[in-house]
Amino acid sequence: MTAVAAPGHLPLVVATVSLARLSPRLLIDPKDLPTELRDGHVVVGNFDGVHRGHQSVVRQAAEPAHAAGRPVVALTFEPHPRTFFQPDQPLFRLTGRDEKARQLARAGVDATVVLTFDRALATEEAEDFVAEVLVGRLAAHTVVVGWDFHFGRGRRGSPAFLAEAGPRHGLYVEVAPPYGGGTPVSSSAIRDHLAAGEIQAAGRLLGRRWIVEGEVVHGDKRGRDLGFPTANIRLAPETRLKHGIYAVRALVGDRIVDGAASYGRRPQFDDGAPLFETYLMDFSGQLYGERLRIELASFLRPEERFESVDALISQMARDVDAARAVLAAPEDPLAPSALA
Ligand SMILES: Cc1cc2nc3c(=O)[nH]c(=O)nc-3n(C[C@H](O)[C@H](O)[C@H](O)COP(=O)(O)O)c2cc1C
Ligand SMILES: Nc1ncnc2c1ncn2[C@@H]1O[C@H](COP(=O)(O)OP(=O)(O)O)[C@@H](O)[C@H]1O
Repeated sequence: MTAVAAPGHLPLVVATVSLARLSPRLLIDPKDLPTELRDGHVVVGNFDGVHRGHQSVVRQAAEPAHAAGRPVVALTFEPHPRTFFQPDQPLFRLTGRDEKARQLARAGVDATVVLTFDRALATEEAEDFVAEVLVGRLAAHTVVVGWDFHFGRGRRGSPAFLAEAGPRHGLYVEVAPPYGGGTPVSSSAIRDHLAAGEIQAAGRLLGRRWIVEGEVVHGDKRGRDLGFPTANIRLAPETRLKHGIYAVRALVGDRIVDGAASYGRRPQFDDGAPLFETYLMDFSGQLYGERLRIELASFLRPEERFESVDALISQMARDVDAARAVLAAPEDPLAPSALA
């Protein structure tokens, strides 16, 4: 993270997320924007998942912006406002902050601005948000929101409010219509698909395969004895991914490696805390401490307790074959790889 002093202003914190390939520009709580991001088209939303509905909002902003030579900036909030308002209700996030910024960049934004969602922001009047944030800090030319996005104290900043208030502040406003026909694509529908192990259905709504991310941690060192070492990642406890075995693809450094993964509590051994464990095919190397991004291609089977460890090992070999076959098949064109 670097602090850039803009003349006459507080330092602007610019975090460049370390990524294998995509390096989205991410600005956290900036006081204002660097010149090249001002006078842009700003898309505002929570964007959890950056699904096809979100992508269509970004497109609606990006096409005219880039045609006019203006930047596209996504404005989003962390933590998710729902977590701020309902801290006791776990929220299964589809994308963490950094993955959200990466996927927004893939969808066409030039930079993502993250504002910390705290009491001050939650209680700010919608009118003040327009004046202070959209006009003041972001110097927006145009603001684009989805049809159902609300902001400001008491959620009074509806799309209709913005369409009325924006021009009074010198802003053009566009409201993107629902995407996805009769049932608009929604983050909650995607969460439900993942909870049911319906990986391809989730991928079709996301417009890409769902990706998990995390640092490789130590496990019980049992995998190597089974003949299948697994790189273990702890997912957020709110994650509602169905427990079971998956065909996956991982980004390891700058290589894409096929794998078979298990998400669950290892009923064969310890029924411990859920872990996402990936056996990488035709790979050897030390991965502890590395950050992996892993996309899920298909659910293979539920996790089980077998009559013997040998029976589990035979099944794992069959799982790896099944994963190879799934990954060799042509990709679903509606849910392509988004790792690179
Ligand atoms: C393809 C695959 C299938 C697995 N299937 C099961 C299973 O059915 N039941 C189970 O208890 N654990 C299953 N596991 C998890 C293994 O038990 C776990 O990876 C092993 O205990 C190694 O743990 P460690 O990483 O802590 O050493 C599976 C793992 C993989 C990679
Ligand atoms: N093909 C592979 N797939 C996954 N991890 C591998 C592979 N080859 C080597 N490793 C390394 O081995 C570790 C996993 O070995 P394992 O015995 O399962 O230990 P742990 O219980 O700590 O996960 C991984 O974290 C990684 O550093």
